[in-house]
Amino acid sequence: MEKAKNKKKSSAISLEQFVSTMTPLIDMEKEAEISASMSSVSTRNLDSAQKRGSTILNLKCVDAQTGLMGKTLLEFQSNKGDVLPAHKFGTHDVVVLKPNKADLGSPPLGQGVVYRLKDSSITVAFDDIPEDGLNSPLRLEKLANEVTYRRMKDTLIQLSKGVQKGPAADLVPVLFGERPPTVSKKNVAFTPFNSNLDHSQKDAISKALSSKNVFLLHGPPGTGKTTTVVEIILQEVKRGSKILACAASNIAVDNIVERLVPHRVKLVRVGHPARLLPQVLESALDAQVLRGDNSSLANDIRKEMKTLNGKLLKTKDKNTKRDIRKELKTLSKEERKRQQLAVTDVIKSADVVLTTLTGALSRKVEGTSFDMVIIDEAAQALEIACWIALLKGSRCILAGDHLQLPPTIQSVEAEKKGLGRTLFERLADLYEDEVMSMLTVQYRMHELIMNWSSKELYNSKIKAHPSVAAHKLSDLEDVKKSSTTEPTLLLIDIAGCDMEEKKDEEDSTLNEGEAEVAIAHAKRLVQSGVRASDIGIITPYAAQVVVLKMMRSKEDKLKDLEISTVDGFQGREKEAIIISMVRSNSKKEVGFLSDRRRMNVAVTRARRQCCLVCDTETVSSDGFLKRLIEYFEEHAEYLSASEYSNE
Ligand SMILES: Nc1ncnc2c1ncn2[C@@H]1O[C@H](COP(=O)(O)OP(=O)(O)OP(=O)(O)O)[C@@H](O)[C@H]1O
Repeated sequence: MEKAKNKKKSSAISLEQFVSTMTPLIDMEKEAEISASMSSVSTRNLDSAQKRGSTILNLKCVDAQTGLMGKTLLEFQSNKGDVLPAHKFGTHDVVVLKPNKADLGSPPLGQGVVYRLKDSSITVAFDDIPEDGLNSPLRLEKLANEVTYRRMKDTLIQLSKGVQKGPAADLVPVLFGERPPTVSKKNVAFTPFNSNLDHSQKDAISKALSSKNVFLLHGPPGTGKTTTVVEIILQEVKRGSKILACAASNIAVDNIVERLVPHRVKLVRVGHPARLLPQVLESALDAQVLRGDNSSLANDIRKEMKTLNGKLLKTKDKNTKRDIRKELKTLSKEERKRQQLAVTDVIKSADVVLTTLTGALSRKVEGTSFDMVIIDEAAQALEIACWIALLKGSRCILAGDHLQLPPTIQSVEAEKKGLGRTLFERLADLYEDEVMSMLTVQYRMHELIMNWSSKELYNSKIKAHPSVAAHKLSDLEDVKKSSTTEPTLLLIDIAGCDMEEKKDEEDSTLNEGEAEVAIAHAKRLVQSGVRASDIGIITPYAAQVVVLKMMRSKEDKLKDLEISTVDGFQGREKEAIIISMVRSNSKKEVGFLSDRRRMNVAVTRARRQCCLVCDTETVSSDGFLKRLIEYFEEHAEYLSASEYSNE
């Protein structure tokens, strides 16, 4: 008991401490992002910017489409070859379009949001189509996302000023350990909308419904965290609550939208249409605004203004001109008012407003308060980002798993100083089981894949649901039983096979020999009938992703095989996962492989087969990884990489 109290003390942080620690860290992180983007003064020339991935040179515009709620989608391909050069652009990034040879600081032809990314093309959504210059060679530059930082800074300022009067006035002291969390006396009974919920999900939902300020839903891999979040939202709506549902990423928000839509909840998704999944566009704020009465009134006003503008150009009489200008001014005011009303109408009438955490500070939701704020993937969000949403509600539910990877931090120093410590983790330490419930039935992995993770990270509390506990690759349609498809766990050892790691120009580690083995195993799986799209190769190192992708491009049958960093694959799953661990050196250095959260994410992406490719001698130098290898040695099919040579 005493120990628990001490622990509480050490993990408690006051609001003042939080604000003063985080303010400089946010600046550091912003600087780090800016220096990785084109806005950096250190970017002296375009070629070096392309090498660093912050610009893509020599593009041609191959397609233009309109549609996405008034946006124009332009698709670009490289003038130089089939595949775009290596770059660091991601979907949803803000980019500017310029003539290929324009000076570094020159004005752009347009600014937009990356809508779609393929190996061979990039599609960007622009508000206005650039009028000229699309027929000449072009380049795209990635911008630092300054809005996010501004919003986080604004939130820190708001916190520092005190929030005694805001909707979160009673929540803030609980989240900073000044007041204990409370629950309503009775155990809340509910009739589930989803009749398949398991006992741990029902138990968690009941606790969430009875929490008066904060509840943590701890969802280990594949345990139906989002399923549970959706049920909580439905139950809360039934009780008359107005809810703000958020996540750090757009995809996680859309995931919830998709699952709520069939229940006919009154909901609205706030966000730039280019950042939303096509299947949720109907729920988008922009789409609902366009359908509203105020919006058609605004449209009529715009038409009237157009006619007046025409008259203004024709008329020569000064007095008439003055009268028209006056009328235009009034109409313009009215048009803006109608537009705003159209937005307010939609937000007001919605029971659930869904947006990313930073989107919660958009002007569109300004002034709206909520009975409950739900944050999914909360263990992958910066604490400050969570506060953007939290300040709008009086109760909160955070869903996540602090034993998987935390948010990515660019600034090494800010990370060291605690920017990456999440609110979820902090509250889990502060209040432990008092406010937290863990889901314990998982619906993804074969038991053997799950057991290692359950024992190492979740006190052996996770059970595999019978529907997945013994499933194998060969149970899938068209998959043959073979020595490649039968094992659930495989360990391919590259020790002693002359496959030493190397560094690339950016100092990221790669291992070509190991990549060949991983690709060879993927080929064997495909030969046994496993669809390439059901296989994923994941690796901790970005340079290894590039090597693997190059090898994939030579194998037509592997076109649909997914290759990603482990960090980039969090939240996803595949029937078969091949993990390329890369490290192989005489010093036995393992770098950030030793972060148990990273290996936890890696292994638990696999549904029916997990194949570990590694140098067992190197990686066993770390205690945690040694236990992983021992687990595989005991339960996996063991093969030497030499058996894959020349394939
Ligand atoms: N009670 C249940 N009965 C049957 N299937 C379930 C149940 N709960 C969840 N599932 C299934 O398990 C899978 C994972 O669920 P969900 O997407 O909610 O998980 P998650 O925990 O959010 O995932 P992640 O591991 O990515 O965080 C889904 O296919 C879902 O349909």
